[in-house]
Amino acid sequence: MLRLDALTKTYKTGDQALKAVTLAVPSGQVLALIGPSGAGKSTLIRCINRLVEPSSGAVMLGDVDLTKLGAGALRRERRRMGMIFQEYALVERLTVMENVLSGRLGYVGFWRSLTRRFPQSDVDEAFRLLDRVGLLHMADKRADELSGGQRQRVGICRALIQNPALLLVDEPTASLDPKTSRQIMRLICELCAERGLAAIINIHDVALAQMFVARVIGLRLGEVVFDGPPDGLTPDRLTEIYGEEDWEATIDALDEEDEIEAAE
Ligand SMILES: Nc1ncnc2c1ncn2[C@@H]1O[C@H](COP(=O)(O)OP(=O)(O)OP(=O)(O)O)[C@@H](O)[C@H]1O
Repeated sequence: MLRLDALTKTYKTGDQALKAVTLAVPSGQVLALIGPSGAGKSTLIRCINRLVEPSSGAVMLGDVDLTKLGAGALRRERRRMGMIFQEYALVERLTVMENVLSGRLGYVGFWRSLTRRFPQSDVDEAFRLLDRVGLLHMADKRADELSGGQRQRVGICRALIQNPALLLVDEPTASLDPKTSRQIMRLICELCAERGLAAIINIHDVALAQMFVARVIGLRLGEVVFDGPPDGLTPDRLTEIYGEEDWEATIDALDEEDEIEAAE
């Protein structure tokens, strides 16, 4: 459903963040994007929906090359891609419900969005989603009254109410404690499975990625250096992606995480 062909991004500063990345993501597949700081993970996610303009290459969403679209057509195609951010990107003074409904702004007309009058079907769907993520009782709370984990659940609902085919997820757990991080990753992966949604999750925590996804892409200096199942991430492969480090500790941590998982 998504195919990147020789996707390249060179910033004005001369930094080559992506070097001809070629990648296919089938419908419904959830993959984790790992790699050291500066590897190009955020750039890759943002080039897909053109929050960052690719320098060359193609981004095929189905049959449409997103890199070729003008502003109007791009806006329409972006509805098919929900984005979940590290810092949640909620409007603090709005309620949980209003934040979720803001995910529909790409669909409702300009005047309607200005007065925030959403169709009843959107409101019903927002309630359903909030119920699914365990936040129904918080619908009228202001976003700034929520914990980090609750905010991210609102961010997830806002992305899903767009009814996307693909989720682009940028460091969803970076600001969360380990237990909440696991809960959020589990929730994202469960929702993708329930809805047949594909997702690319940029995540710096290798153990967390390994726990929840079937495919991991390792980026290093803008190139894909690993593409395979999580159990293929041996210490040697991790060294290839991240450089020298004692990976046994991370792999042991994964075993411990499994035990915590079982206990939770
Ligand atoms: N706006 C920008 N202007 C210039 N260079 C940039 C810009 N954004 C990123 N870069 C450079 O592009 C490269 C890739 O950065 P990117 O943020 O995509 O990496 P990352 O893997 O997401 O890193 P992190 O895990 O630290 O967020 C880095 O060398 C970075 O310095």
